[in-house]
Amino acid sequence: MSAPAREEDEEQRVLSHEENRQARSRSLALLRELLHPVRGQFAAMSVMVVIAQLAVVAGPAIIAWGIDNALQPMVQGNPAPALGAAALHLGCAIVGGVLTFGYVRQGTAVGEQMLLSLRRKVFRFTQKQDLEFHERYTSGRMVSRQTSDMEALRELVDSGVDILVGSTLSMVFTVVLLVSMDWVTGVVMLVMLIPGVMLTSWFQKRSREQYRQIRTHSARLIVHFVEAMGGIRAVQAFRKEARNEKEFDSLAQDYRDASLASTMTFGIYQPSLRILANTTIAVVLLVGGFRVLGGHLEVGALVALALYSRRFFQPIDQLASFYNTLQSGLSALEKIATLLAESPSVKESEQPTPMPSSSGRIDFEDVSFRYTADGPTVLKPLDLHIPPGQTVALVGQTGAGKSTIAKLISRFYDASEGDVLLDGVDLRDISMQDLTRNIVMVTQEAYLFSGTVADNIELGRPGAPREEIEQAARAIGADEFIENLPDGYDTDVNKRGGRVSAGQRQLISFARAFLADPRVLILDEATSSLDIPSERMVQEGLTKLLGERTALIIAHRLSTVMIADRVLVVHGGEVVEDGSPTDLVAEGGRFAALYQAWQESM
Ligand SMILES: Nc1ncnc2c1ncn2[C@@H]1O[C@H](COP(=O)(O)OP(=O)(O)OP(=O)(O)O)[C@@H](O)[C@H]1O
Repeated sequence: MSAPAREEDEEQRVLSHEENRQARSRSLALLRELLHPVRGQFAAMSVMVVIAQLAVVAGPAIIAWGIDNALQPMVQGNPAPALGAAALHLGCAIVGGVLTFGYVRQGTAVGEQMLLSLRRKVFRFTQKQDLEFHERYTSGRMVSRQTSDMEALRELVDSGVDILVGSTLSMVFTVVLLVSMDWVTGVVMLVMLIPGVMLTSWFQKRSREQYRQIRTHSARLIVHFVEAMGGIRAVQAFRKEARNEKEFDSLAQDYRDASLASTMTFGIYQPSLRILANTTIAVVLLVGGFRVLGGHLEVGALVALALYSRRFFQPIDQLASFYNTLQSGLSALEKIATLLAESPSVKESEQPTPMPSSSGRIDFEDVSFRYTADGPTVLKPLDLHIPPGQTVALVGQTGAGKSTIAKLISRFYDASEGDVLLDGVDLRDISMQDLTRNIVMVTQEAYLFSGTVADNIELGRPGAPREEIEQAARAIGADEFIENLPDGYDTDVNKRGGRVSAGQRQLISFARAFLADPRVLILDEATSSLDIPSERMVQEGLTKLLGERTALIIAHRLSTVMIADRVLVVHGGEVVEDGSPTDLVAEGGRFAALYQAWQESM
């Protein structure tokens, strides 16, 4: 399967130094852009983090002061210093608690706000991309960007500030206080930190690799699932269920194994770190005890040191387990930033020539086309002039280039060389809005969106009144079957009973195009699978839809070809015959042979 491999490539491809730098700077720019609208809240949150951590870290120092300075006066009948220390300790705990609540809450709100903007941005961006992008970027990858990558980022932003900033600050403050209280114990602790750092670096290296595996397996699973379900018709038609199930099982097992391996690593790391933390406390107590005996340290300070050394290891633990979240969040951000950096090859003109309406004249001036810069020439230099109102049928073998010509007129792609013109204006100089008002392509799938029949027709001209929607359906002869649906025009096309046949779907999309009322219509007609009554029904609808418009029909059936004013026979990316159907039959070329074959098959 090619798509999972592409996803895997993306996950595992080793980037060059320059690519890495670019990816990082794109991520940073995106982060800055997302932070900009919430910068005020972010600053308030940062202040709260610093004060909260200071308040929390002050606790043991206050206890030390209390033991060393308040106990003696209390024994002598003066409880004031002890009460003062207790009140201060309580005050710090309350301030620390309230501010921690404040910044965690604020952090989540800020994070969610950023994610909301990002989700919207990614959706708008992907929807706006040209066809070339959508053919290249598999739907599974797109789903990953909107789901698992967003989820990874959510985890990062939800706990990021609390763990990353809070824990780091807590460690820094703790070390500063430790060393300033007793530098000897401070040094002992820092020495004990060496095995801690080694252990953590082992864990990070191993878990990074394992986490990457998990993400690759999860992406493969998503891609496989999306493909299997997206192509369910083909899967069922070719009885591919068992094979798909086997593949899915194996991918799901790989995913489980990778998750298990990662949990095992954490299972080794966490207890080891705890043992080290407890050993450190024991060593601190021992060294500190001797220092107290030697008169170099107060008992209260020793208590504080023991408390600090215990606290010191807690954030390491948290930071280490947060490391995976950080890694996957950053890599998700990078992938989303890379996606957003894609630039469409079909660009909207900056100063478009207004064209609210047109006569529908289409000209190809020396147009040649390649799908990719280094790909083969799919369309050889073509000069083609279609006057307004003409119905042109494109015929030819599969892969000849018919759809390519249609896609160039709808500006799904731009010509590699030469110009495609509408009423003498280069399509590249017409705004997308004017272009879709003038040129509409009805594709083979006749795709219906979820919603009612009326909603689906209305898409042709959003906001069109109900009367006009029904008029459009009547005009192309679709009203009869629509009114027979359970709720008529209000039937939900996705609900039971609302299901429509292929021919009916085609008629709905004709009604949609009729309502849009473009000057140029392009039809990728794929009705060969229809039975005769459906075919006749669609045929009548089609004739009405064509009306006075300029039309380009990719014709698969003789009945459609014969209603055309002109036939173009496309072969190997060239128009090899051009003329009225009757003239071409009489000429005895490729079209005549096709005509013969059609007649024989009827
Ligand atoms: N997205 C694409 N990327 C690269 N090559 C493509 C792409 N789409 C089509 N082609 C190639 O361009 C050539 C012309 O394809 P096109 O779809 O225009 O043929 P067609 O005549 O419409 O065929 P059919 O009747 O089967 O739809 C084919 O060789 C095809 O392989």
